[in-house]
Amino acid sequence: MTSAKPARIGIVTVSDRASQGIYEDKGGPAIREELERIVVSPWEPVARVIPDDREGIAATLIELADQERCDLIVTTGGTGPAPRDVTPEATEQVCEKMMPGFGELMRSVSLTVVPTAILSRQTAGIRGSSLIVNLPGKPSAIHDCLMAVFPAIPYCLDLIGAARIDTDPLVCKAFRPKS
Ligand SMILES: Nc1ncnc2c1ncn2[C@@H]1O[C@H](COP(=O)(O)OP(=O)(O)OP(=O)(O)O)[C@@H](O)[C@H]1O
Ligand SMILES: Nc1nc2c(c(=O)[nH]1)N[C@H]1C(S)=C(S)[C@@H](COP(=O)(O)O)O[C@H]1N2
Repeated sequence: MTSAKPARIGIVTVSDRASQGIYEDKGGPAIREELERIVVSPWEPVARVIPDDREGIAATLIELADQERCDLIVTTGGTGPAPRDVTPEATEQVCEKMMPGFGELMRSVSLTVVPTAILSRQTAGIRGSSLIVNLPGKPSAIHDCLMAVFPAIPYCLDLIGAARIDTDPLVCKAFRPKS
């Protein structure tokens, strides 16, 4: 029996200060830890820490989708209303198809935690066979948001021709409708 190729998951921290070393990046490692808890099938991370620059973010997303062949790309940071918060614009710029339900659900779940959740413009979209999902910059937002949307991610990856991923049902029960 041949074993399936491991899924590749891009982890992109978008932060002016983390990218300059002014503070330690806590967002990328938090995403990796969360994925290690949720995903039980083989996968490998492809991590980047970059500044809040629209063209740079777009170039990184394109590189991770097209060259690094990431099946899933999770970003953290740059989703708010400040002038340099442009991650959703860069995501939209590189995606062929937007998946607005992800942002709607993550905001709704985050609103039960913090009233400023509505300030996040986080979204998701498809480029080729990669799903890109934005999370807010606050490291504590990562658990709330990933747990909310992850049950739908494996089936979304199936539908776009990305690698199959399986989750630990005790942590996060993936839902695949019977065909
Ligand atoms: N990658 C990160 N690692 C650790 N803490 C972070 C990170 N990103 C954000 N934070 C924390 O969350 C707060 C809000 O995040 P936000 O993305 O709005 O940062 P920011 O003010 O735009 O600054 P920067 O882009 O330089 O991180 C930050 O002020 C910081 O305390
Ligand atoms: N779950 C969760 N969502 C959250 C937050 C949070 O602390 N937890 N912070 C909010 C705040 S204060 C802002 S400004 C926006 C955008 O954050 P970003 O620019 O760091 O992406 O995310 C919002 N969503």
